[in-house]
Amino acid sequence: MGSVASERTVVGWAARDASGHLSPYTYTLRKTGPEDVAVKVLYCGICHTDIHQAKNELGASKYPMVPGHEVVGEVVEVGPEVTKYRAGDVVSVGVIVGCCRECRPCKANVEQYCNKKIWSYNDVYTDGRPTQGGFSSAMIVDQKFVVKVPAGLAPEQAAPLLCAGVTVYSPLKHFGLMAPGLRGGILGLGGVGHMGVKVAKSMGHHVTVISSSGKKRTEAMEHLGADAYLVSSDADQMAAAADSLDYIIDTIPVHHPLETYLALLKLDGKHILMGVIGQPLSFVTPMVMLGRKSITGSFIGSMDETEEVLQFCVDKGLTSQIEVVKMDYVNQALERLERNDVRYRLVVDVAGSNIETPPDRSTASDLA
Ligand SMILES: NC(=O)C1=CN([C@@H]2O[C@H](COP(=O)(O)OP(=O)(O)OC[C@H]3O[C@@H](n4cnc5c(N)ncnc54)[C@H](OP(=O)(O)O)[C@@H]3O)[C@@H](O)[C@H]2O)C=CC1
Ligand SMILES: O=C/C=C/c1ccc(O)c(O)c1
Ligand SMILES: [Zn+2]
Ligand SMILES: [Zn+2]
Repeated sequence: MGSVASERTVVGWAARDASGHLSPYTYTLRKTGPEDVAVKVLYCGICHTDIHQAKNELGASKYPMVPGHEVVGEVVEVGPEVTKYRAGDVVSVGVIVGCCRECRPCKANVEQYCNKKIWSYNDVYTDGRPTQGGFSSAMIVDQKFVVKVPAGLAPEQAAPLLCAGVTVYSPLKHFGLMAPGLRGGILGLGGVGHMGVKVAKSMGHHVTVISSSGKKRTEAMEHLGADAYLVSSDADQMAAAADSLDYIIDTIPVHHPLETYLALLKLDGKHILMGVIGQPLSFVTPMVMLGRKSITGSFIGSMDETEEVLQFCVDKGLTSQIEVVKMDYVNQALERLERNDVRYRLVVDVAGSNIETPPDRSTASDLA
């Protein structure tokens, strides 16, 4: 790593096209600005959004693209106006790295809803450079978008909280769904869903997992602590659970009918959409009118909520269920995530993967 005065050459793993295949990519980072924090990446979680983006499923992907937005790293340098961080601190970075600071969402400290927010990758920074994410040896990030990892939280454990964790914490807080005794449904037991079970259980909720198969039943009930488990294709199970839930956190990443699930909600129940789905979802209006139900959505969480969820996990002794892999496994990892073969979050050990060391070309299979 260089000094404040110099640009840094780093290595990331980038997608080059909509195949989504990642391979080593060398690029430069901006100089550490007055309010910037230079972070050596230690770990980065793999979110389903990384697949949506790398494979251009949202239709706006730019290449080369270094994905990764559940980033935990070590501060190696700070700009002269940075007061909250210093070299050696373990910090984290999530989905956004910039906002306008002037609009209503920014003034209300919900900067994730700023129309001028800057995504941590597949976006353009204020200096005109492409932003690149956490599957990289280092990132330079404005201090506003850096959160300290509290003592008591292992860095690899913190990674899934930067997206999956705060994504479930934020709507539960915003919609007044933190009270003990509530009955919640977690639809889709993946990275976001398993954090949903854990966070909701820590709030004292009765939690029902609604899954596409029975394969995760034992783990959900015995290890994650869910209270009930429904297989969504089992009409009898679903009918028996009608009118029983205060909310559903819907994490399914593909098109799906809503009516099956709306029937599970009680009066005033909320169906909270999380999945990024490019096709219109449909439902008939009586499904929401008869029961005054709401269909809503939520996008990650604010910087304040990110700080809160990290501390919440320390206070509650809450851990994520992760599988740590090296960077040369990232393509297999993405394939496994796509075919629903992950229990429940893959985290790349970036610092332990020596990605700045050129691999032996005679044996490396991932050099495109
Ligand atoms: N709104 C936001 O701010 C955020 C949105 N996201 C989005 O949320 C979604 C989930 O992300 P993540 O948890 O990382 O993804 P995962 O792939 O880890 O989990 C998704 C889960 O949905 C279920 N599922 C997958 N495919 C299907 C299918 N074809 N039909 C029905 N169910 C399916 C599976 O659960 P099961 O086996 O139980 O059926 C799977 O484990 C993605 O679209 C992602 O982009 C992610 C983070 C933040
Ligand atoms: O994983 C985090 C990002 C989620 C996301 C939500 C909505 C949207 O349009 C995206 O492009 C990403
Ligand atoms: Zn994510
Ligand atoms: Zn703004």
